[in-house]
Amino acid sequence: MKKVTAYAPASIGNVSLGFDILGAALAPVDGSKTGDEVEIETSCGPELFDFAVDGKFADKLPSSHRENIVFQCYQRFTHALGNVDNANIPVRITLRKNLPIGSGLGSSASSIVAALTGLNAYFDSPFSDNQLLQMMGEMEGQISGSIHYDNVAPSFLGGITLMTGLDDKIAVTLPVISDWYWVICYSGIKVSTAEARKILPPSYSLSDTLTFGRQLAIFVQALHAQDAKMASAVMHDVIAEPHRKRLLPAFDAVRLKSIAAGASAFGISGSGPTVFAVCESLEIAQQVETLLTQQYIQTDHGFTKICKIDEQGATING
Ligand SMILES: Nc1ncnc2c1ncn2[C@@H]1O[C@H](COP(=O)(O)OP(=O)(O)O)[C@@H](O)[C@H]1O
Ligand SMILES: N[C@@H](CCOP(=O)(O)O)C(=O)O
Repeated sequence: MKKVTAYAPASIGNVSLGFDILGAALAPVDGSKTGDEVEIETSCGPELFDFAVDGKFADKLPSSHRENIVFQCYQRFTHALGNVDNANIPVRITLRKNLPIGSGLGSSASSIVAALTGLNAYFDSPFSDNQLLQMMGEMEGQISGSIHYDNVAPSFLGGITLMTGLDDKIAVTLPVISDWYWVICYSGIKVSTAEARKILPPSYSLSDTLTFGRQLAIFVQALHAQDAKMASAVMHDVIAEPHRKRLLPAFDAVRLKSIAAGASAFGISGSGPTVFAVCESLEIAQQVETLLTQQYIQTDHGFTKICKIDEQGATING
């Protein structure tokens, strides 16, 4: 009997200065798992397709399995295999939902990446990484209302990824500043990515456009030069944060306090409510962790974690 388990890490979309085109995968320093897991095994029950969910946030998922993005990934994958009616593929799929939904940590992307990576491994790798990534982007677009790769690409490939806009090489991986700690804090409330996209303006001023291009170019150069100061100095969001921060109670206050505590940069992770702080030492990261835990978390579901960049991306066991 065949069985594979795929893990796909949580991610920070946008990373403040790269709306929709820059993302970073996360690995908590305490060794805990921040991402979803998908287990695929040969089905021995009466059904040809069997689906189950468990994990901390399983009860927050749509009650109908057909609405679960993992089920939709299975349909998309088998369609791509050319087996439209799924007739010959008896599998049992279990989603372990470890990430909160609507958290800004790439929750849907983590499920999508774990599902498609697991399916590809289970069916002996019929698709290339780039083909899989294209499918992942499509599935993410189905859920959030528009195709964006800034969660699926880092979760799949690992590291900090930049989207190219090219079909034959969707994403490239950038160098990381390995000394940086990334403190993430999920406040515990839900922000729908689709809704948070709808509140953005349809166009931007010339000045914001120039700032966006300059910051992104300098950030990439600074990562290649391993210039941590220059990289963190340009991490300002002129696209989403000015419009989305009103959805996040206490955002401005905790940003000011985190910077005062020594954080080099601070921003919204994806569409929020999770925020992130870049810190140059573990000591600063621990101070920021404490203040965010005390002043940003709003419900029992909230949490804070000190992370490094996950350079591995999605992994397969079994
Ligand atoms: N496996 C899944 N993981 C996360 N969300 C899912 C999943 N399957 C379906 N959904 C639905 O997709 C939407 C995801 O919302 P979204 O705001 O994009 O979350 P996130 O920003 O955390 O990825 C929700 O409506 C959720 O119910
Ligand atoms: N670029 C997207 C990222 C959304 O990330 P999520 O983790 O909130 O799904 C956006 O900003 O809309």
